[in-house]
Amino acid sequence: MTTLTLDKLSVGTLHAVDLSVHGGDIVCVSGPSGSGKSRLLRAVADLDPHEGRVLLDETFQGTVPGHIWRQQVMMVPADSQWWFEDVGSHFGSDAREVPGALGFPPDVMDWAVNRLSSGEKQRLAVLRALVRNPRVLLLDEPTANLDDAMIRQVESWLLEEIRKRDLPVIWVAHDAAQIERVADRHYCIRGHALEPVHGSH
Ligand SMILES: Nc1ncnc2c1ncn2[C@@H]1O[C@H](COP(=O)(O)OP(=O)(O)OP(=O)(O)O)[C@@H](O)[C@H]1O
Repeated sequence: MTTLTLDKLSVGTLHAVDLSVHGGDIVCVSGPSGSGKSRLLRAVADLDPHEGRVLLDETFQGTVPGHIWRQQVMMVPADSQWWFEDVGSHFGSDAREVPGALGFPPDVMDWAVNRLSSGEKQRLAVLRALVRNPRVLLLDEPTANLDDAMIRQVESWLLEEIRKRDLPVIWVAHDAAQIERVADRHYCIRGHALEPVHGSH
């Protein structure tokens, strides 16, 4: 089982975050806009300068080249990036099967990226991250652009994948009801600290 460990991690105004996330565990992080949720994920993915240590089992982030680290510690940002013209080119040839829960017709891999709505992009970005078989998943508001029915559908699919793959997950979320549904533990950014939310563990 993989464990992600944050040891006195400081980034931006957030100070000395200690956190361990075991395989299959979902830690939700909430907090006011601008409090540093995305920056925290970016630091864990080695995309933002920070102090303190991040470990994947016994391996320190600092000992692994950034791009190799990010293949294992996969972040799905709120605003996903797409660089080829068609959807399918972003997926390997053996990973073109799209789960029904994501609500796409079978020809979605042939679609042009520039026709995708923000919600479609977001669902495909999560799928793209998972088919790369990461060891950790960092999700930045993965259902923010979806309607209620689709939120529930994507959530159940994600929960199943996370449990099946035994992935440690940090999931940035705003919606209290969603946090209640998906989180094993819930932390909130208050000022400079990441604090456990009472009753969540
Ligand atoms: N590279 C950077 N250098 C300096 N400040 C930054 C940098 N990146 C982000 N910030 C600032 O850090 C603060 C936290 O940004 P962040 O994107 O983490 O917020 P957030 O909690 O995810 O907010 P939201 O819920 O609005 O997405 C913001 O004030 C932002 O302007």
